[in-house]
Amino acid sequence: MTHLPQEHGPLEPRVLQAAEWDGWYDALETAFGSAESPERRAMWQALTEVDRSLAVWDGDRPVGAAGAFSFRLAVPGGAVLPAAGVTMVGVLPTHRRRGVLTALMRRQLDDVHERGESLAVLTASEPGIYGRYGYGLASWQLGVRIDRARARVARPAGEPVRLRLADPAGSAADCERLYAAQVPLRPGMLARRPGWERVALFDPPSERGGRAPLQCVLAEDRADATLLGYARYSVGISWEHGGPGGEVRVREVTAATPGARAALWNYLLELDLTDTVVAASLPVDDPLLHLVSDPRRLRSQLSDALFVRLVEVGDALRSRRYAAPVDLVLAVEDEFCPWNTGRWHLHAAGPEHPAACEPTEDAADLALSVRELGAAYLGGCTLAAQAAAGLVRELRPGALARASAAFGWPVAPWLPHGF
Ligand SMILES: CC(=O)SCCNC(=O)CCNC(=O)[C@H](O)C(C)(C)COP(=O)(O)OP(=O)(O)OC[C@H]1O[C@@H](n2cnc3c(N)ncnc32)[C@H](O)[C@@H]1OP(=O)(O)O
Repeated sequence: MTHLPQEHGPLEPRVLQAAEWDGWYDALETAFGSAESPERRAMWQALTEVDRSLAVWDGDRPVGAAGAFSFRLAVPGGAVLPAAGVTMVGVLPTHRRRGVLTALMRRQLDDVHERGESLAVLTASEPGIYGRYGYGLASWQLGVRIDRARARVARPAGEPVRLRLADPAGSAADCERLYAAQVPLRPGMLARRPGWERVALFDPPSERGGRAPLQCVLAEDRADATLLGYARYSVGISWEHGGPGGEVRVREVTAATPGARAALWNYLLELDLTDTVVAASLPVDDPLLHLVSDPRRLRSQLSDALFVRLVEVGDALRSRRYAAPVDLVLAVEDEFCPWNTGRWHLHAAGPEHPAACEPTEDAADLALSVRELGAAYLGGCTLAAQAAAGLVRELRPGALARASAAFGWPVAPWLPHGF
């Protein structure tokens, strides 16, 4: 067991009690140097899975925190797997660099393993923190800040859809059904747990900063009114410089057809009195890159998104599909979860077929740590690129190219919302 210095006592994370939530969350706010609105705090309290929330105590004071959500995550091939969504991690500034986080991660990954979840995922406040615990950076995202005057999206030919403004809450059930149908199609997407639609709709007046309320525009089939897509966004207009200067903030664009997608982006880029359209997170292969007249005017910025940790390597590798036939032995090193260390024989006949993955004593073709495997798992970060960075070693000529092609996927992974 790790220990705090003498005056602090032993470092034993324990599961939170519901009545302790306020003090626990206060500690998190102090750790993050932030103070949330009462509405946001209430939302996170309602969504907290108390039985998966851990705290380290110094006397009666929580000094370290870590939580998890019971998510389901889409992986290459369309399976949507149980995954622990690691969240609400923080240690009070007075108690840092003494191993509190490491003790929390130890307990949490043991709990995740015991529950039988083969994956844990997170987004990092600082990407340097989690590699030591076996998390690899598996997906990226594009933020865009579109100069509306210079970038256009044409209306879809034949006008296959009709746009209709709808009450965001009133239309939520239909929109969530459409979202759910999209989840298996893109690795990295999270099935929305019951209650999580409130994150998508969260819009308290206290957090609007003078902007108009959240809007929802539906794209419906012109013939039979089937819902084909929707966009949630808000507008803020400023008259400060002698004329209108508005910003459209896009929260979500979900579309089941190319026509719906084009119609929604055309709408968002044509809103009067605005000059900038901002979207904080799009997939790196978002069709918008091809729809827009001048992609340079997207002023896109790449940033890290989802980190993936394979908690049970064999189960995780069996549970996804592979883009090309693969028959390889991987020598995996996992210091933090040693049950994964060893050689694994991965075998799959291509994307149409389930994979097999079992421990083996055969000679290895590739050597890598669980972190690189996590980075490659969703198909968005190639093993070849990681080998070029010196992180993956090819032990049999040709194995790297074959493995890299098999672990890739035609659709880039993307995390649709934070947690
Ligand atoms: C999923 C999420 O919720 S992400 C949010 C993470 N939380 C925050 O960023 C809030 C502000 N920061 C904090 O609360 C703390 O500094 C934490 C949680 C990041 C680290 O907690 P600590 O208890 O200080 O970490 P701990 O002492 O266990 O350190 C373990 C290792 O991580 C390293 N480390 C700790 N913080 C960082 C960091 N921000 N960047 C890089 N390395 C770090 C330590 O140096 C140590 O390295 P070592 O094993 O080589 O000695």
